[in-house]
Amino acid sequence: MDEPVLLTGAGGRVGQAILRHIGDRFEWRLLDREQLGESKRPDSVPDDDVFATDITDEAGVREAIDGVYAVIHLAGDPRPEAPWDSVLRNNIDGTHTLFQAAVEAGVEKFAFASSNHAVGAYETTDRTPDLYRPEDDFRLNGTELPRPSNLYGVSKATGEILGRYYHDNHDISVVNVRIGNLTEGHPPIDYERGQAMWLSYRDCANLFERCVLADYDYETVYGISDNDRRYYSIERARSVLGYEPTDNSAEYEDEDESDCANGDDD
Ligand SMILES: NC(=O)C1=CN([C@@H]2O[C@H](COP(=O)(O)OP(=O)(O)OC[C@H]3O[C@@H](n4cnc5c(N)ncnc54)[C@H](O)[C@@H]3O)[C@@H](O)[C@H]2O)C=CC1
Ligand SMILES: O=C1O[C@H](COP(=O)(O)O)[C@@H](O)[C@H](O)[C@H]1O
Repeated sequence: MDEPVLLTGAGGRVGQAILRHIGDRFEWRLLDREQLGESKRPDSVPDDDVFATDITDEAGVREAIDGVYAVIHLAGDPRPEAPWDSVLRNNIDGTHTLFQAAVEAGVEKFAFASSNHAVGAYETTDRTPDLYRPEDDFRLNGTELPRPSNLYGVSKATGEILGRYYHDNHDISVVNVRIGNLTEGHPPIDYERGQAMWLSYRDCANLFERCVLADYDYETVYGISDNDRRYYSIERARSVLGYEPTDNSAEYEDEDESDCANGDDD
């Protein structure tokens, strides 16, 4: 695979986790509406491959995506409490613009950053907090229908459905990664839900690397580390994508906050 990979939202948390760990694996095109300073991009990426572009700018997106093999689409409003006007513009319209430009440019693979909030309403009061504990065997596996917990989750479920449409009608390979809780260095502290859906930086990078390299049609997988606490299955990510997580939030449970600060996942 010699053609570049387009990473949208490259300057954000997920984008930086990817670039920090697999910045040397691909030839990148980096897109973000904010300017990407030198510290936020691998040395190997020249200025010409960095695009300060809004994903709702059709012409700008077309320029960035020309000749690209795969897209990792992260750009958007990540706030669970984001208002409708923002998710409509940044997450739904922006994702539509990316998909449309991708099929017009002949892109082969599209990894979409979906979210736990697309299925947050499965966490009913009768299931929680047991759901977040290692002994509980309830699992979501990606075949269930979305049950969004907020309008942000609605926008992520909509992005997944846009992918279904573009896969079925234009034959582009699409994987929705329902990302859990990306936290650097250690799992969230005093937050069982976050520990159950922790995704370490290096596991995040491995998962999205596999999204570029693996062969698939239309898939929905969960993006969490190999946590003992979990209510998301990662079997599909392992079997279809070849995801090999390294981290487990349980390994940090006896550590105090200062030990966590020394965690080696960075
Ligand atoms: N961080 C997490 O734990 C999770 C993140 N996600 C998803 O992953 C993606 C990335 O999230 P984070 O890196 O945490 O967010 P972030 O806010 O750190 O990064 C998002 C990046 O996208 C850019 N961006 C936003 N709107 C844009 C637009 N209209 N055009 C161009 N660039 C735009 C921002 O400038 C920013 O650099 C989001 O789609 C989010 O919904 C999903 C689940 C969990
Ligand atoms: O989709 C997202 O989910 C994570 C985890 O959700 P939370 O409600 O447990 O914090 C969130 O941190 C992130 O900002 C968001 O994009």
